[in-house]
Amino acid sequence: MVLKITNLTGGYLGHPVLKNLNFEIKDGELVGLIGLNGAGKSTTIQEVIGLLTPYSGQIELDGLTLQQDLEGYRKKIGFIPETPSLYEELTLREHIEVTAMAYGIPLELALKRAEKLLKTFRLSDKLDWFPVNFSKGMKQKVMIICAFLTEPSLYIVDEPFMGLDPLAIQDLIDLMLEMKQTGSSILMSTHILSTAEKFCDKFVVLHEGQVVATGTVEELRQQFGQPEASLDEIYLSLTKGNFPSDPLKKGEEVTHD
Ligand SMILES: Nc1ncnc2c1ncn2[C@@H]1O[C@H](COP(=O)(O)OP(=O)(O)OP(=O)(O)O)[C@@H](O)[C@H]1O
Repeated sequence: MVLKITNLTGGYLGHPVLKNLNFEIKDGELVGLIGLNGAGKSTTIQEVIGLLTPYSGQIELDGLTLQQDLEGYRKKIGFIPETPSLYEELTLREHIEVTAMAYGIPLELALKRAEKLLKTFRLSDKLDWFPVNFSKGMKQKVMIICAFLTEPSLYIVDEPFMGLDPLAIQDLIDLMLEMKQTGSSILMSTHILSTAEKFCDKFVVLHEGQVVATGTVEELRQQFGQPEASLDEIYLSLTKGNFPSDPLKKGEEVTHD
C-alpha cells in the first residue's frame, strides 16, 4: 500500500469541495484521476501534498500521515504541478542542487540521476540557464527533472501533457512506466483520456467532489453500462448525468444534486 485516502472531506475555508473520498493507490500502480472541470482533482492533489488540511478523514502514505511526520511524509512525494513554478534567481543546475538538499540526497547522486533526465529532456547544455530563458515546456521539464531525481514513493502529476511537445509527452510516459517498474506509484490528473487510457492501470472518477467510480477501463465500462466505450465516451456520458449504477464505493452514498 502506498497512498490510502479514507473518508476524506476537504477543501477550502468554508467550502468543503471533497465529500467523503475513498481510494487507494498500491505499489507500482499508475492511477489516472479524471473528472470534469471543477470536479475536485486539483483539490484532491492539494490535500494529498498537504497544502490543504482535511476537514475530516485520513490520508496515509506508506502508513504515515502528514500529522505524524511532516518532513518524512513530504519526502515521499514528488509533485509536478500543472503550472511550473521555478525560482527566477536560480539556474537549472541550482534547482537540481536545491532539490537534492531539500530531499537529503547527496549532491553527487542527484547530479548523476539528473544527467540521464537532462539528456532525456534535451536540457543537458542548459544547466546555467535561468528560468527567464526557458519556454513554458522547458520550465515544465525542469519541474519533471527535479521531481524524478528524488525517486519518491509517490509521484503526483497534475495535468502533465498541457505544455509539453509530443516527444516530451512520450518521454514523460516512458519515465513514469520505468518508475512504476521500480515500485513507485503515480497519481496523475488529466483530461487527455485517449492517451491515459493506454497506460494508466486504473482510474478514479471524480464528480462534484465525490468518487463516482474507480477501476480499470474494463471495470469502468461495466460500471457505466457501456461495454464497448472508450474512456472518452464514458467521460462524456458523465456530462449527461449517466452515473454508474453500482459505484465501487465503500458503503457511502453518492448524491447527485
Ligand atoms: N482557492 C479556492 N477557494 C475556493 N474554492 C476553490 C478554490 N480553488 C478551487 N475551488 C473550487 O473547488 C472546486 C473544485 O476545483 P478543482 O480546481 O479541484 O477542480 P479540478 O477538477 O481540478 O478542475 P479542472 O479540471 O478545471 O482543473 C470548484 O468548485 C472550484 O470552484
